[in-house]
Amino acid sequence: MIVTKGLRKSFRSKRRRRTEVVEAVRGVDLDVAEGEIFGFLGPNGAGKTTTLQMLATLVEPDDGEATVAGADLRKDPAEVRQRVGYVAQGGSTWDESTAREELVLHARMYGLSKAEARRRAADALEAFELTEYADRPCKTYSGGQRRRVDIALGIIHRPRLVFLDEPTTGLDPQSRAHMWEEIRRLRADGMTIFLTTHYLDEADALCDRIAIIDHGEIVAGGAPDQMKREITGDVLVVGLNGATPRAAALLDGQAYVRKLETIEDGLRLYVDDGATAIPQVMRALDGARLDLDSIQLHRPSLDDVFLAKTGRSLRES
Ligand SMILES: Nc1ncnc2c1ncn2[C@@H]1O[C@H](COP(=O)(O)OP(=O)(O)OP(=O)(O)O)[C@@H](O)[C@H]1O
Repeated sequence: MIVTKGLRKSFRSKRRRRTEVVEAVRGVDLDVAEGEIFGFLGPNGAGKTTTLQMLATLVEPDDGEATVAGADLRKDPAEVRQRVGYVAQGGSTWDESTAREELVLHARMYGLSKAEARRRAADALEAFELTEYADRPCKTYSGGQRRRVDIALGIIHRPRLVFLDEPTTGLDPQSRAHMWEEIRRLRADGMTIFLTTHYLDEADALCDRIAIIDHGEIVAGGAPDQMKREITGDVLVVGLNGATPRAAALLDGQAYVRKLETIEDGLRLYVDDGATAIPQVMRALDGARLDLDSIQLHRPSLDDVFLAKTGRSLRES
């Protein structure tokens, strides 16, 4: 559904009379299959929105190629635009008009007759469980209702592919869960969904496959479970009472520690087998009279994948 090769975009911005060049996207290769929920995960400023906007024809790439929904992005952006839906980060709902009015207007913009536009709007309101509020001004909606209107607007022309830029940012847990259900329903209806997120749990729970982007480059990609399995072994999080540097020096040399990271109040150790490493860690610390506060065994998470690929935690970046 989406294939890109070497997609690039730089921005020039003026700062204190000097022109700075920001390489927002530095050669992105993607392959998104039809019917999947594909997640684009990365920290703030990683290049997610810029990539999305290029694929949705809103920003012109400097270099690279892409086929989006069967059309050539560089040669035929107008055709791509017809075939895709795009829902921006902040959303677009107007305060005074109602959801029904907005939906009818959008459908009319895509060339539908008045009667057909009304039918589509009613269907969309029903599908997104918005009928109850449909004739109230958008300014009276909750955050979750607004986001659902935004998505209903973005797909009113029934595209095969929709881009959602951070669809759940700012929503409370209940509205997020509701939005996940809506996104799954769209996929069940045959749509391909490409979304950006910086929530690890969202990428993990919702997406069939993900790509992790950092500083404009893809650093890892695949199915979340498979990516976590690639980080073989276990993760031990060791809480230390102020003895972190000494414990780090001690444990770094141990054969069973594959990798070691310093975290707040302790260490994160990558080991082959947590069950056998725990007593060894305890013995080593005890022998050096270092105070152990806590020790926890974790299965690798997507954050560990990010950490292994970039040396930083996505939670902290
Ligand atoms: N129009 C622009 N002019 C100058 N720099 C820009 C412009 N748009 C984006 N950038 C820069 O490009 C980089 C990538 O930005 P982008 O918005 O794509 O990141 P993002 O991953 O979507 O971040 P976020 O999660 O915060 O939305 C950032 O350093 C950003 O400041």
